[in-house]
Amino acid sequence: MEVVIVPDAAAGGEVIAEAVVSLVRRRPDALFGVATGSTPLPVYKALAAKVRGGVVDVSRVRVCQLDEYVGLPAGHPESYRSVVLREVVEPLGLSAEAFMGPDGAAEDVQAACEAYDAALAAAGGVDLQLLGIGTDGHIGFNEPCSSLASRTRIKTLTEQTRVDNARFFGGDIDQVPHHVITQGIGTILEARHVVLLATGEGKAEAVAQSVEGPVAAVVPASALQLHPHATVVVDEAAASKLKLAPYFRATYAAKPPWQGL
Ligand SMILES: N[C@@H]1[C@@H](O)[C@H](O)[C@@H](COP(=O)(O)O)O[C@@H]1O
Repeated sequence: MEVVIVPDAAAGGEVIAEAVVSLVRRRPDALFGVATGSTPLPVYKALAAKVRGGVVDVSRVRVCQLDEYVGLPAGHPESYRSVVLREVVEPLGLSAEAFMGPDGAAEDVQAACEAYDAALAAAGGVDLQLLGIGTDGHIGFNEPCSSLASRTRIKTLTEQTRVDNARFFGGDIDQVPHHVITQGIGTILEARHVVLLATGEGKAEAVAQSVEGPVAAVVPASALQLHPHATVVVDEAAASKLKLAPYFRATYAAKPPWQGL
């Protein structure tokens, strides 16, 4: 696992956008797994600026969703489908056909989950999966004690996650669904490169436990320790509880630029 400590969220966005650019240059039709929440927004902003500036051609890139609320009406502005279309697909100038996600409004949720795992595999697998992290260490919507081998499935949100996400629903926790579909931890670990971005002091404890604690289902992001190519990008605040921060800084400073993330 590589830990990259950057000065702030914008720098994190830039570093990861560079990694996406380098991926797309190698593989123009890359499947880019995107996350929601506020943390990844600087990545999408930096990437969209590069696309507008002609730095990279993303016209063949495909985008896939990490997770979704269950039961929000189609087109709800806070469904993750709407968010990804608004924050990623449109700014990058991609068509809706380039985008895939689980169907949170399906009658048969279990069948929708299985269909999504099958669709990801049929698409050749995810090349780079971007992740945020919940204050309780969740990735996607894999709450604590999710199986480290889990596949895409329905989950129940913890009270803490519903409180954290209420800000997207006008601060009204009653509007936050209880149920979600999320790529499983096993599904996420199948991506060829997993990049987790965490910013702000509120994520420092979850980051420290995920990076330096034991691999444990109670801290879902600790599963990234099992991945052969996992990168954790943190700003100074989110890095503040990492005991090995000096080592991570020295390693990154000594890294040859051609190596990328
Ligand atoms: N399902 C999403 C996660 O993918 C995201 O990482 C988390 C943190 O969000 P934020 O980045 O806004 O703190 O929120 C939600 O729970």
